[in-house]
Amino acid sequence: MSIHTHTHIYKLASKLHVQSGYTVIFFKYLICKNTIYTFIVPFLISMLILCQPHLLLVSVEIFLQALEDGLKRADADPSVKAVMICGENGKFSAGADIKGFSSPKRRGIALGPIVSLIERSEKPVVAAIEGVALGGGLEVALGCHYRIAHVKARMGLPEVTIGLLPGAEGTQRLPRLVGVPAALDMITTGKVLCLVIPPKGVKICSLPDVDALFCNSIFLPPGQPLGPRRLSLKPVPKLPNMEAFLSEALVKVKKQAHGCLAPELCFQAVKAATEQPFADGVRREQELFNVLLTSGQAQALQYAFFAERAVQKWTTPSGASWKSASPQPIHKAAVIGLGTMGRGIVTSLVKAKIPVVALEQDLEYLNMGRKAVMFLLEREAMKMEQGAQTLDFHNPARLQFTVDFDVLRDVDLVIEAVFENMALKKEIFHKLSRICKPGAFLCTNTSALNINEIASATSRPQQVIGTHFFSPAHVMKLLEIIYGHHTSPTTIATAMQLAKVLKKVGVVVGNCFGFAGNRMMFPYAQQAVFLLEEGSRPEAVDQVIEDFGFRIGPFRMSDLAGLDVGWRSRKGQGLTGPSLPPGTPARQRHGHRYSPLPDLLCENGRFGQKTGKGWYQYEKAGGRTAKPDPWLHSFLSQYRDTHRIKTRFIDQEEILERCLFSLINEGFDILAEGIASGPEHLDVIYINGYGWPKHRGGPMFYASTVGLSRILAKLQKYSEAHPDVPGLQPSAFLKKLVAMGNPPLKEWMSYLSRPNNKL
Ligand SMILES: CCCCCCCCCCCCC[C@H](O)CC(=O)SCCNC(=O)CCNC(=O)[C@H](O)C(C)(C)COP(=O)(O)OP(=O)(O)OC[C@H]1O[C@@H](n2cnc3c(N)ncnc32)[C@H](O)[C@@H]1OP(=O)(O)O
Ligand SMILES: NC(=O)c1ccc[n+]([C@@H]2O[C@H](COP(=O)([O-])OP(=O)(O)OC[C@H]3O[C@@H](n4cnc5c(N)ncnc54)[C@H](O)[C@@H]3O)[C@@H](O)[C@H]2O)c1
Repeated sequence: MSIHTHTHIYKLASKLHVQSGYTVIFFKYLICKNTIYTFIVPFLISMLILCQPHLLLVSVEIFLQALEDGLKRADADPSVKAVMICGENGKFSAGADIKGFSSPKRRGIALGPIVSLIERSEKPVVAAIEGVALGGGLEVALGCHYRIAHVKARMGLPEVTIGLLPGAEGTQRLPRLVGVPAALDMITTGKVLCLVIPPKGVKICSLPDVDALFCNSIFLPPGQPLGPRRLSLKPVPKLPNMEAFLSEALVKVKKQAHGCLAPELCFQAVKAATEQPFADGVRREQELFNVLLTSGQAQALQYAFFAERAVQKWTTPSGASWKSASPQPIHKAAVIGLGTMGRGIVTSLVKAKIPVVALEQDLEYLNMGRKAVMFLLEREAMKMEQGAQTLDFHNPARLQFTVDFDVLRDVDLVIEAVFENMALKKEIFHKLSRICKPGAFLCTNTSALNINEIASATSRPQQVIGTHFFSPAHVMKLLEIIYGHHTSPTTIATAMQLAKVLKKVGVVVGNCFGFAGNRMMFPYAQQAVFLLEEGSRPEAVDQVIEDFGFRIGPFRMSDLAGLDVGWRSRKGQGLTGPSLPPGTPARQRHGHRYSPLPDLLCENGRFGQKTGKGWYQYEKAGGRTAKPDPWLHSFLSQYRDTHRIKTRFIDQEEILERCLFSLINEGFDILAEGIASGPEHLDVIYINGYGWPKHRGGPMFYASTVGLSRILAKLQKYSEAHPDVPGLQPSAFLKKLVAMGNPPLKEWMSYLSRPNNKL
């Protein structure tokens, strides 16, 4: 007997590979990590093959119908003893096709009844899981009477991450299988369980092929009733303190949701399983599913899912793209400067198992840097121990500390993370260009400086690129990749590949002051400070932004990052400090409004958390709990008096609009200049690097949901009130899109006559 192509569930599926190394398990035990049984008792079965080889092109309706028909045929055919459902191409199923999920056409298509049909089958149905079983795919498996999984299978209900809940009865079956705590954890977080190393007790079958596994297995002992295998008939396992457990869990879920609806509704659905019979629980699941489907957050999160994948397919205005450029392998890297950023970057590289040379300017800095890196790596190693992975960072072949540039001769790639100072960066790049082997790539972690000017200090500008990490560099997912005038496609491809290896999201952008992310951040931060001048307080502004869903408001963020960082940069730009021409008006630079408030705080030694005082006060230097500071409030009053600024009450709407619409406005300029190749790029940058709430889809997606005409009208209103603030003057591109009748976001770029790259 041979196994042919079986039911295909979503396009990632195909023939289950016939190979040894299968683990026979009950899914229940897989999750609980308890005993796992293998059953090897001779018993012959014949199988019905649910054949649907080309489902890639088959609509959901046809697929569901095929599954239903197949099951009915199996039940009716006396020669069929059992049914097996498996996937194609080594994948069981990635669940429902998310594309166009929320469209009215797709509503009403139900997977739940099919799962029930599977469960009701009079013949045993086995899910053979290989690769991924996610979302609807896992729900199908939950409807089966038995589940077996390959040792490397990954399983989860990630619907929450796309703004939904498992809508095919999964919220009712999973708690019955694995208990409420494990089900809640999986369903409210969307975490995917991996079995990289089989848990204790797992026996790996060394059977020659999967046919034999089924033929010999005792899944299907003759005459054994299927009733006990039907999850819908099982009670949800009781907890001694269910009510207390659920209230505590709800508090946790809400705290982590930051305004995202899906986790809480997932919770409600699982709670229903603990309170109601199966059928009522399923009805509740459907109600909650529909609320989410039409909430707008689901669309935003699904947009973000595809945006993250779309940016991997990078292009530049000159025609270079991911299609034609191949990355070079990076066998060894170097990091120069082990300050805030360098130490995180080294940690990231070591975690990715890339050997690193870490270089500092002198032994004192080197020792400080080494300690900091070791501290981070020890912590990471502790976290990773659960996955039984080890970081071999005490091995000098893996991580070497030095002050000697000559050690960099054989590295394939260097990441410079020294002070934000052009002269210093040029000096370093000149040296690197002389010392490093000809093929080596030279990357800079500058947050804003001109990549072309840095590249000009080398004899290989085609291999120079910006790799802008975000703090803390071993944690934050974004890597902004900035190509210069001469950067080659191979260099871009190599930086993108590096992002992937480091498990980061790489986004390719053009070169301008602040690139895409920081450039959009400047007007936002500026508005936040102007609002203080006009009568608001840091805690009021932060509250509005955090209620919107940001993890942290602009003032708390500024205290965390250190006010001195921006102060140094403004001094460098001649906006404050000794190089400011005498007679410059306190609140004006180059004819535009300027607020010296952040500079004044720095002059008072208030650098934020590191000094225990900034926009807030902290329990001590290095403290983390921000408290409103009466000193700052009276300082603001004095400041307003000195500058004769009339104070007024500023409502939440104005705070939100001035901060966010100015940021979005800059985004439109960035698109018009060809610095980013699409709005998705800016959204991915903001979600992964700046804490923009994902359930709002990123700033440009958010703009499209607010409506471009509204954004334009509000910017016009605010710029009339503040004509000296360029960040509030509506972008010409925004105006054009409004004039063209508000086209959908995916069409925006087609309204730019031609890519206008500033490089
Ligand atoms: C048995 C299923 C029956 C389907 C019937 C549907 C009836 C509808 C009834 C609704 C009832 C609710 C059912 C259920 O509760 C709802 C769901 O199932 S929602 C979907 C849940 N699944 C996910 O969220 C999985 C998302 N995908 C991933 O996590 C990853 O893509 C992956 C599967 C782990 C693979 O990761 P990688 O190997 O890194 O590859 P990529 O991520 O780059 O993906 C490759 C390629 O595939 C596209 N893609 C992946 N998953 C989906 C998807 N679910 N829908 C649409 N497209 C998907 C991805 O965009 C990439 O595309 P490319 O960029 O190459 O164009
Ligand atoms: N701090 C952030 O949040 C952040 C975020 C993104 C990008 N950046 C950028 O990263 C770079 C580094 O910033 P940081 O915050 O880590 O700075 P930092 O001041 O914390 O560290 C800089 C390090 O560079 C070292 N250094 C200086 N000259 C050197 C030389 N000649 N050779 C070797 N090492 C030298 C210093 O000793 C110091 O340890 C800057 O360009 C900054 O703009 C910073």
